[in-house]
Amino acid sequence: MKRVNVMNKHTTIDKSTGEKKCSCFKRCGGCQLDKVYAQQIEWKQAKADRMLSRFCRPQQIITMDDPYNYRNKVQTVYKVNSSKRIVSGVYQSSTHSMIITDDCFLEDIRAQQIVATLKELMVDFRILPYNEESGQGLLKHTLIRTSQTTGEVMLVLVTATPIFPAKKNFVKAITEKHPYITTIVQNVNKGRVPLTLGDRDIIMYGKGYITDEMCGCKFRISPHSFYQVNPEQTEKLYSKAVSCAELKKGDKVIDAYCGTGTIGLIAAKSGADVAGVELNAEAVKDAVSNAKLNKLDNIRFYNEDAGEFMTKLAQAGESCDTVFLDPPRAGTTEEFVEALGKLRPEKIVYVSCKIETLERDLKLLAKIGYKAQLIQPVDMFPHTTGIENVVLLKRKMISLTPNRTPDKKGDKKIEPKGKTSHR
Ligand SMILES: C[S@@+](CC[C@H](N)C(=O)[O-])C[C@H]1O[C@@H](n2cnc3c(N)ncnc32)[C@H](O)[C@@H]1O
Repeated sequence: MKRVNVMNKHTTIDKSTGEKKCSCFKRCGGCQLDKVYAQQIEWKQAKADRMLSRFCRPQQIITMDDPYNYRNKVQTVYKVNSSKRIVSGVYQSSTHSMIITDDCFLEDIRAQQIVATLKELMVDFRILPYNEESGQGLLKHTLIRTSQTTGEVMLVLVTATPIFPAKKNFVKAITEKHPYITTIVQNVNKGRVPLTLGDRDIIMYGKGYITDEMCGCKFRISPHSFYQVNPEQTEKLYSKAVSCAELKKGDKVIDAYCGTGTIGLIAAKSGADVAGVELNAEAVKDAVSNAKLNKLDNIRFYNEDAGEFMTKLAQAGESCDTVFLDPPRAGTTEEFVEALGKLRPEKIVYVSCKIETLERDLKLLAKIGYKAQLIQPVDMFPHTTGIENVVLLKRKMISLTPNRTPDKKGDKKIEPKGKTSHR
């Protein structure tokens, strides 16, 4: 292996528009929109309007001021090239084929600086990138997570075996060069699937996690936790989600698909009584620590399937005022919606990262009597086709006897007809 660090630059500035252009576009698959940012926004707004207007007219999409280098989670793969130099890059979408690049314009700059140093240190410490075909080599990939608010940075070295040569000296060398690295974790992944993490973490330096601050709360992020990748836009998204619910002290709230508890913790700050439910046990551990970190004792977490959890609540005759749900791209399930129909919360706030599944689920929610009152698209992933949406839905009031006094708060009132929403 040669020690020369050759930088593979692919980002240029388009002279006619002044915006960044990447020569890896199409080959890489990380970006899908090769247009100037204003045109990307037009394209996304038109898609949101086309797909969601029948439920409620979407608001103007919330854009980013500087739509570059926003990714706080950077995964990098390495190999030895034909000139015996270590090169780094990303896997082409859905393949094991590597695109060599050092300056992806979506990634955090500090992460790119660390990767450049890592390639030099791999030569000095004789660490070979793992070769999938031969099964030889140590380093499978690196995962770097950064916080813009606290400045903390975590480096995760994903290795094929637990042995790491000259560990202490390696840590010393990389932290001297990048003092902003606050923790280093070795993750041992013996499996063959690339870009996944194994079960075993060995803390080499620091606490083994980083802390980020958002919407006035602190969040602990471990190597395995889900955390939104665009912090600037996440702050806008979650602020909108929680503020549109207009929570009151003592409201009973469910945060379904809660991850590390982000939305639920922001909701708990308003005094609501929150239950978070999440399938990933590691994320639940982080959520519990996050509640302690924020000194909130009006929130608890359940490590369960969200649909099963809701069904059990409905069967036990429980009730709640507001349900937040932020499911994965596949959207929610019929079981979840059926349980919602029985729990009958007054408000539902749906945070969606895939507009196609959101459209499908809004139809299901309409069938059980929920009408969208507000749809707020947010551009969480500039240069990709993804559109995040916050949707506030309210239960339609059912009138059995027109002049009857409502039995309980907000129940059985006449719903005004012919209402339209405006942007
Ligand atoms: C889009 S993320 C939202 C996470 C959270 N709101 C946050 O920002 O950290 C979706 C979450 O749903 C979880 N999940 C996936 N399937 C689930 C299920 N069936 N029941 C509960 N949680 C699930 C995932 O582990 C992931 O944490």
